[in-house]
Formats: sequence, structure tokens, C-alpha cells
Amino acid sequence: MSPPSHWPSNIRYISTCTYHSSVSPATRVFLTQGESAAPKTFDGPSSVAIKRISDSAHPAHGQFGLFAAKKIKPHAHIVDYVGEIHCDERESDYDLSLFRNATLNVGIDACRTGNEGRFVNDYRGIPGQDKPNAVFVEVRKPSGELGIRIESCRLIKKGEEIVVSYGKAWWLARKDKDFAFMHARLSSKGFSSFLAFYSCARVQPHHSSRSFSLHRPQCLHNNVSRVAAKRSIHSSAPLRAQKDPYQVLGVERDATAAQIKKVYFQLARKYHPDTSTDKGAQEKFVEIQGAYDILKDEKKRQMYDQYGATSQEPGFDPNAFSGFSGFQGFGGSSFGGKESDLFSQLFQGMSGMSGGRGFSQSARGGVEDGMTLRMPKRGDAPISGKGNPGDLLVRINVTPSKDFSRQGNNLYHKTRLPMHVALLGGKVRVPTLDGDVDVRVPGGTQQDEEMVLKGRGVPSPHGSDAGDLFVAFSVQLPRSLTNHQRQLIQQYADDIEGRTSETTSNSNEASAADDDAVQHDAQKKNADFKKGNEKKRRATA
Ligand SMILES: C[S@@+](CC[C@H](N)C(=O)[O-])C[C@H]1O[C@@H](n2cnc3c(N)ncnc32)[C@H](O)[C@@H]1O
Repeated sequence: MSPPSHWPSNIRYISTCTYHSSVSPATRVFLTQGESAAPKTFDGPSSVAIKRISDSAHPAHGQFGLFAAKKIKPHAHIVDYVGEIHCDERESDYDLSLFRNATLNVGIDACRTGNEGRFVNDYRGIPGQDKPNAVFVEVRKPSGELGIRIESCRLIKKGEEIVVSYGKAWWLARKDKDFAFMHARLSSKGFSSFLAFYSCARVQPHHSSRSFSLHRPQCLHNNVSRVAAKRSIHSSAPLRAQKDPYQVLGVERDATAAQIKKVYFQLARKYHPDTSTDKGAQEKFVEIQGAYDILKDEKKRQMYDQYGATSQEPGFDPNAFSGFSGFQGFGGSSFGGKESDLFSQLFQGMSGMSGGRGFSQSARGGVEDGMTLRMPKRGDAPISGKGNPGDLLVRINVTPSKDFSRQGNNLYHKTRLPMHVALLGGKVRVPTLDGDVDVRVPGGTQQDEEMVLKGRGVPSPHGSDAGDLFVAFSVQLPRSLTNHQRQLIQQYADDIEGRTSETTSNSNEASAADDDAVQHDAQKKNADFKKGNEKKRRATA
């Protein structure tokens, strides 16, 4: 298929998504073999044109945008968002989240390969566009493949730019990255671009992105959530990848229960930590147990076969994949420090559903990013008008925390430890979900050593034990020492190295004098610098 006009020569034009090697076979099955949706009338790419943006007031001036090549009716399928489906981490401005939960993070990246959809801009700052006229919609295609398409929200006139919302969080996450760049442009090109980025970024009080961009659900229409979700790139705690249990046990996918059991016993014997001399035996043994736990249970196995590793996560709801097509799970493993923060983004983007009513709802402690909550009878009324409304399935989207990262119900916090406390022992103040606590640190605590605060993690939504809080220590060395401190440390060094203090006292004095000279010099330079600034200020005033 030949690319449309203005297609950049360095990007491969494709009409269907490709799959990167980071997508495991089980994930691929989940992504491609879902319940298919009824096809929607679709004009194909003929309804759009890629154009270079020549309007200097447009914040993406000089780049490209997607335009209506003819009149587009409301709620029409404009074009698919096509690219490379992947499960690895990427820093790409064309990477849209396709699916995410606690173990799986799937994106469609159209950076190097894609179709017209990759040129759709955000409406913010574009003259004459005060709202998006299109949305990203997650769909199961007639083939059963999970995908994203761009649909119109309203009538779009021929020649009009097609614009979506990337979500406030996307802009907030970009703020820091763009600030310096935009600032540089400000002096030469005026305000418009800067304001477009900065003003959008400022309005977001909190967000669930960890370190990069993300899009969020924008408008919900009927039972379909419209969402544009940029995947965030760094998890503050790595996602635990559930290994393919068939691979772990080395059995075929159609192995019988008896075959699986036999292999399991062989492997368990081989890697039993009490008897095995194998280096990684313990880890391997745990893996084998995990794999057998899934495959020995008919129901778990069937869920795994159908939905992959994600099906084994707490709170997994298979119904969520057919009825609810939201895909806003981007908060990742980080989460809000206090429970109120934890849920502050719950139900974000829900207004428009249930006849346009927005609402809020509290949730039990311990829910995780990517979990689905079912709210009986809060869904849409049947099209026929008769009968009860359906259930509302809410995918949880957890706000990241500056204090903690999260894995399952366990929390992780890194705290600074002054050198003398690390050496001699003492107390440090550590944040927990219930407020700060003093933790006693033993003398001789090493860099990155961890302490576990039992039960101070996330409460389990299923009523079982709460997780633990792991506190890792980062030992802080002083950058400079006073003479007295230097002497004390020197004595310590002498003691360790078996020197007498006399032999070092002379050289010590010399080096302290050198240091004093250096410090004095630095202070003087600093003062000169301040004076220089003061002079400059006076000159410009
Ligand atoms: C998915 S691409 C959109 C297509 C892009 N304009 C191009 O020519 O390749 C996203 C990038 O477009 C630019 N962009 C999109 N909407 C924008 C807006 N409202 N203001 C400023 N830049 C925007 C940003 O550079 C962003 O990283």
C-alpha cells in the first residue's frame, strides 16, 4: 500500500499493527483473540489528509497534523491508530497505551512505523479549537484484535484539523521536559507555544504518571470509553513479570494434568533448596511452584490460556475485557501515599457515562492500579428501554506517590541516613500510610540495606494481611568537614590503618591548611559572583 502524501520517508507506512518481540505469546493471544465487536462504517484513510502546519500561531507550527479531507459525521470511525504493539519501555511521543494492569504494560508505538493516526495533534493552544473534535477509542476489531481507533465527537467540517485530547496528565508530565526548550523559544518566537504547554500543564493538581507522558480517558460515550493513553516509561518499582508457566515447567500447551504433575515433581525434586546444589535453585523452585499453582488448577489454567499472566492478578475480572473498553491504567506500580490520594483519581473521566452524570465513589483500601471494580446496576440502561441497567466496571487508576513505590501490597521507600547514624546507630523518621514513624537503625547499617516494617504496606482489599513496608537506606557522606571533624575522622583512619597520630598530624595540618585555602578561594569566588550579579542588577534596573 503506498503511503499518503506528506508521509515522511523515514517512517514505515503500515495499515495494521505489527507485534514487537517484547510481546509474549500469551499476551499476544490475549491481545488478538478477544470477543469481536460489530464493525462500524468506515471510510478508511480517504477521509483524512496529513498536512504541514503553516499557521505560526499553531503550537505545533512546522510539524504535521491530521485534517478532514471531507465532511466527517459525528461518531464516525475516522482512522485506526496503528503502530508497533510492544511491552517494553519507550520514550516516544507516539506511544499510546493499549492495555495496562499490574503485570502487563502494552503500548502502540507509531514512532517509526504507523499510519495517518500518528499525526493527530492535541487541541490545546490551537487557534479556534477549544475542545477536541475526536477521541481515541479502544475497540475489539471484528477479528478480535484489541486496537485503538480515532472517532469523531461531533461533525467535522472538510478542511478542519482533527484534534484529540492527550489528557492533562500528559501535558503535566511534559512540562518539566519542555520547560527549558520552550523557554529558549520564548525569547525568539514569542509566547504562544510556551503558553500552550505551560498553561495546560499547570491546571493539573495531581496525576498518575510516573515520569513521562500519558493520555487519559477524555469523553465517554455510550458503553465505549474514549481514551488516549500515553504509556509512562519508568516504573519506580519494576513490574513483576509472571513467567509463562508452560515454559517454566517445559510442557506443551496441551499437556494433560498427569503430564504436568509428573514434570512438576521431577523439577521440584531437582531444585528443592534443601537438597539442590544448583546456584539459583531457590528462585527456580519458587518459579516452579508458581507455574504449577496455575497449571494444576483447571480454572486458573483456562484463564491463563485465555488472558495471559494478567489473569492471575488479584482483582482480575475477565468481564472487564468484553464490556468495558476503558484502558486508563497508567499509574503503574507507584501510588498515592495516603489512601485519600490513592483514590483521588478513581472514576476520573467517568462523566458522560450513565446518562452524563459524573459521580464519586469510595473504594476499599488496597485496590491496585489496573484492578476492575464492579458497581452493580450503575451501567447503561438497555437499548430496548426495558429491564435493569447493566453493571458499571471501573478500571482503577492509582495516583503515584512521591514517598512510595508499590509492588503488590508491599511498599518501598528510600530514606537518607546520615553517615554517623549509619555508623553508630540511631533513629530516622520514615513516612508510612498512617503517618511518620521513628525507626531505630542499628549501627553499621550499609548503603541500600533494607529494613522491613511488617504490616505497614497496603491493606489487602480481600481482607487478608496487609503488605509490608520496605525501607532502603541511602547513606549520606558529608561533602566537607570542619577541621575538628577531619581530625576525628583522621584518628579513625589512623586507628584502622595502624598509624600513630603523630605521623599524620603534620600532613594533616598541611592538608587542612590546603583545604582552608580552597574553601576560602571558593567563598571569595562566590562573593565575587554575587557582587557581579548585584552590579548587573543595578545596571539593568
Ligand atoms: C502524536 S504526535 C502528533 C503529530 C506531530 N505533530 C507530528 O508532526 O509528527 C505528538 C507531538 O505533536 C506535538 N503536538 C501535538 N499537539 C500539540 C499541541 N497542542 N501543542 C504543541 N505541540 C503539540 C508535540 O510535539 C507532540 O509531542
